[in-house]
Amino acid sequence: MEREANGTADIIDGKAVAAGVIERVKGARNQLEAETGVRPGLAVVLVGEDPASRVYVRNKSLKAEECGFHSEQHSLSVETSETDLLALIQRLNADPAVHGILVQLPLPKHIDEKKVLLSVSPEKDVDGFHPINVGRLSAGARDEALMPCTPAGSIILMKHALGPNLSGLDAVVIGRSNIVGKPVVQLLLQENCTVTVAHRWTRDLPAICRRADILVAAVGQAQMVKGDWVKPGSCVIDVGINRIAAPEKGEGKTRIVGDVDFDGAVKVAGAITPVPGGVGPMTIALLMANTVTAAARLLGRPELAPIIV
Ligand SMILES: Nc1nc2c(c(=O)[nH]1)N[C@@H](CN(C=O)c1ccc(C(=O)N[C@@H](CCC(=O)O)C(=O)O)cc1)CN2
Repeated sequence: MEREANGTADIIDGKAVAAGVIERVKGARNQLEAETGVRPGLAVVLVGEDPASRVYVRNKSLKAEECGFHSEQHSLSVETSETDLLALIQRLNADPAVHGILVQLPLPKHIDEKKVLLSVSPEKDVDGFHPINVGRLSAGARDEALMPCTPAGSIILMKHALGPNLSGLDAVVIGRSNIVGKPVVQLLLQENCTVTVAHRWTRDLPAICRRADILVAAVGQAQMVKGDWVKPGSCVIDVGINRIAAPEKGEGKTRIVGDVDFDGAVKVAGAITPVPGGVGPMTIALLMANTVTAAARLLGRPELAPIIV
């Protein structure tokens, strides 16, 4: 790592990088339609009324429309049975107008999440959560895998800050979830980083974090990573989205913060993602990229699919 700490990190603008990804997606979509006559199609499935999930799903559908995709939103009641949800997914798997299927998480407790994720056709699994895509990613089969959106978006932001070659850098990932931590580890390994995975049982976490040229916080605990855990000049990617009380905005008001104490870390890091406006916008942009990739592959034109990570 050659960067030096100079007292204020570069703030990585996730919205701007995501906008660049969307422009590339639109270009690929135009080419795909010109050559095959088919528009990519995305089906987003929401079960229940979780307010945050409703916002995410709406934003995904709006972005799909902006990209010129065929866009379907299936909003099901919280009482929907697992059988009915699986039947809908089977219909979407068989629908030639749908190239990408996404089931918004979390699902209500009475539905078996693993069973549902397993039922999505791996070729339409634009979340990259199906075990077949997890296996393809682990095996480095990038041409066949659909990569999970938040991890892929995080790697793009790192390269934006550090340049395209991450080889040899020490990366520490805090968190080992199937959705973020583990796939980020796989992607960092493919970038030739030396990767340490930290979790709730890890001893002396601050000391381990201080070794990191790239520090990824994906642990779901508001502002847990303090400024003195950060190696001077390093790149900090904050995947956390935590809602906390914000009495300064008025009684009962809340605001969103990441897993990193931004005000402390920004003084030490070389580059850092903010929350909001960092990794979050990349999640939706990469979903659009996966949809056009899935469509191109299903239409037998994989060369038109941009693998952008
Ligand atoms: N099927 C999936 N479910 C969930 C995923 C996922 O990738 N696939 N990830 C999260 C939620 N999520 C997308 O679904 C998501 C979260 C946050 C953002 C985002 O842009 N956040 C903004 C802040 C938003 C706010 O103010 O509330 C930001 O960070 O700037 C996009 C998508 C769980 N479920």
